[in-house]
Amino acid sequence: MLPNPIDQDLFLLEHPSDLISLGKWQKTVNLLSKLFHAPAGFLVQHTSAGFQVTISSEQSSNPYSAGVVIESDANIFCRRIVETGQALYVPNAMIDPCWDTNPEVHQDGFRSYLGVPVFWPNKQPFGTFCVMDYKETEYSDTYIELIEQLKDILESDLSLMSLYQQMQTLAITDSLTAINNRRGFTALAHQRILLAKRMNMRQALLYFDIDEFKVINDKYGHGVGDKVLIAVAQSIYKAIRRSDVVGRLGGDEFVALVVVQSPDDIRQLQKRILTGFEEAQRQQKLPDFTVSIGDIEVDLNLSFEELLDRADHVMMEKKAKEP
Ligand SMILES: Nc1nc2c(ncn2[C@@H]2O[C@H](COP(=O)(O)OP(=O)(O)OP(=O)(O)O)[C@@H](O)[C@H]2O)c(=O)[nH]1
Repeated sequence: MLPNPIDQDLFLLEHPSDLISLGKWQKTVNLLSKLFHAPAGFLVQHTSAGFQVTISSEQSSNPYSAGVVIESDANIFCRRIVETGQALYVPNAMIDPCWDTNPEVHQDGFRSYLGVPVFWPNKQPFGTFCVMDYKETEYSDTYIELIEQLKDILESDLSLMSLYQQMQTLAITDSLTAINNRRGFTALAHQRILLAKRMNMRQALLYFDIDEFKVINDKYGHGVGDKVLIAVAQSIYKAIRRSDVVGRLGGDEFVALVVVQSPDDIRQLQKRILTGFEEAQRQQKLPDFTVSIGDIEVDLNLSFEELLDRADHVMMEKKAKEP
């Protein structure tokens, strides 16, 4: 329901993270080419958009600078590593016809390549860490160990970045229903309200509370109660637009902040949500449950807390009127 914390299909260079020091990575790539006496060293990222040089060793002999993108189907050395997930050492590409169509060999004049795969913490390929030389090479096993060691520095940064993003997502996510928790909802709702103000858009705030939820728990058990909470969260989530926001405030209380054109939109949305509850109840064989919904149009002169209070109040009034 929530977006993947890190979109591994985006180029890091274009979507940098504060947790990664590209300066440190630059030093690592420079060190790699220095230790190998190589004219060019790289960290390359692969995504569906192709291979991008993330870091390029700072040498005049290096023809590729950071940011260059090569198409995914080009017969370059890095592609072999990404496809096999294995290190690749080519001491002399001129004697192997499989590199005849490799532009690095035939346009740039490189002969030797040594590269290792770099992985994201979930074992998906990030790309490669490699050195290239214009002359034939004879690297010993020690050199191959060395490049693996240096690569660990890069992978541990990728791990740190993923872990931090996961923690950030956990802090704003309700673990049972996987929608925003109170903190996440509050942060996103504040942003959306400011945006609506700028764009002159109308918004509605809907407050949901399951009726006599305690009875469901007592009668059918906590596990069934949890399933009802998940069904309610998912039904609301499915009924709203991706640009709207939904959250669980706690217990059996949910909220949604939605963009609307007219009061009729609010009625239509409530209808869709109620139909969603009925469908979920039937399909998942849940006990009968009803939900009281309070709705208000967002008054931009009120604070966020005042808006929540008002919507809660409308919900309570509806609950009191129910038979
Ligand atoms: N299964 C389950 N129950 C929860 C969870 N969080 C809170 N509850 C229960 O939700 C119930 C909420 O009870 P009340 O606030 O009295 O609300 P209610 O029974 O729905 O009564 P009304 O709102 O007046 O209709 C309590 O019994 C809590 O124990 C949860 O994560 N899972």
